[in-house]
Amino acid sequence: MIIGVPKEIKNHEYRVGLTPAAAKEFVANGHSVLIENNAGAAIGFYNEDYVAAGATIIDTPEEIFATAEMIVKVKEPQPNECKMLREGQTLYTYLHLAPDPVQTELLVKSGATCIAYETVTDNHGGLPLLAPMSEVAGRMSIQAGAHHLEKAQGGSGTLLGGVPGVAPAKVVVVGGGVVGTNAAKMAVGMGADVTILDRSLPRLRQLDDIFRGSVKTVYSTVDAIDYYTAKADLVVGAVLIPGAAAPKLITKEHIKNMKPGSVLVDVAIDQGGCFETSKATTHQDPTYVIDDVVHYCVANMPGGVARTSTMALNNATLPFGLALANKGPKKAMLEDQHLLNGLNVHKGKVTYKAVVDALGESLNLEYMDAKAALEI
Ligand SMILES: NC(=O)C1=CN([C@@H]2O[C@H](COP(=O)(O)OP(=O)(O)OC[C@H]3O[C@@H](n4cnc5c(N)ncnc54)[C@H](O)[C@@H]3O)[C@@H](O)[C@H]2O)C=CC1
Ligand SMILES: CC(=O)C(=O)O
Ligand SMILES: [Mg+2]
Repeated sequence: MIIGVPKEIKNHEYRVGLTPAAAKEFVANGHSVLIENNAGAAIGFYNEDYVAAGATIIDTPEEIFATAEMIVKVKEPQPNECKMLREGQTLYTYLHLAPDPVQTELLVKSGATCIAYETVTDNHGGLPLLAPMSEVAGRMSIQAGAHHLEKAQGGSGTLLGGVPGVAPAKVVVVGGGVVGTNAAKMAVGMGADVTILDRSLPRLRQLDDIFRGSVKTVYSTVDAIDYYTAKADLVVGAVLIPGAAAPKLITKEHIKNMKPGSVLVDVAIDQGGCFETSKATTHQDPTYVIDDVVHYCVANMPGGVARTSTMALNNATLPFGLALANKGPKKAMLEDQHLLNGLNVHKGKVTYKAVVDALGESLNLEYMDAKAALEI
């Protein structure tokens, strides 16, 4: 199979779909790998590293999209990339379609087979291709939050860990999954006073065991959100309903009741965000202020530590990517329900129910079961 890796074009996005090591695995399995000129150069993966791995350097994204049978990316395709996709071609990347009608419509129009990293599943009820980036974003959320609590960044001037004689900052993490756990680890490490809210009692039990008393766990209700957000210095939004638009758990009223100079980091922004006041921001201009509350809503946080993130992402995407290339997409998905769960769009049909639930009416989409769609 011919695998194509275009350079990422989102704002300050320096990750790349394949590392040289991953490219070498595809080549070792008998595939051709095309890498766009300098696709990984910003993070120390140079053209010569890819050439040494057996890949070919290609000058333009147009040539890559025209030639490759499978496009491997990191972020969702931008409109000009969507327009280069075609039927019979596979796209393997993050998509986050539920909050993105423009992209959904363009992918449906393209006819391409579009597999979303974030909806591939595993045997333990997890999302193995989302998890590495959730680990990164969760850890970064506390760095970002601590930074924006500084006075010069618009924050209240509060040090996360406090000092002897001064109480630490209160960090509230809404959603105790992968992002939430990694955020809590960093916040605890910095000495903050950490509370995790989740609506899954089994998950709260696990967190209680992991943190052994160093965080408080609270069952997530409207009342709990009212109480904890009003007291917080930093709130991290980390909820997820897989593939669906994030629930708006923190409302405009909550924001009004928060302390001036407190900070919100909405990691769930890639699924539309879990604060009512959230709108996606970029690494270049990451924050804005509403009612004296600093909002950080960067939709590609791991792009900020692109070298670590690219390696972590490739560790997870490589086995499924090789299966797609070695068996062909249809056979690979039919033989692996977890990979099939990643299929969101195929030959103009939307095959992921939560996307149709979010956008079906406005875009006039019909849901088709993934297995049935693969037969058309
Ligand atoms: N902005 C960025 O750069 C990145 C964003 N993300 C996003 O972060 C979000 C979280 O991802 P993960 O931690 O991997 O998901 P996860 O599935 O591991 O955890 C989500 C948690 O939210 C909880 N939850 C669901 N509804 C809730 C509610 N109403 N109240 C309280 N808790 C609730 C679930 O029980 C679960 O424990 C996702 O939207 C993901 O796409 C992930 C990586 C990077
Ligand atoms: C998961 C995601 O949106 C990211 O890594 O950018
Ligand atoms: Mg206020």
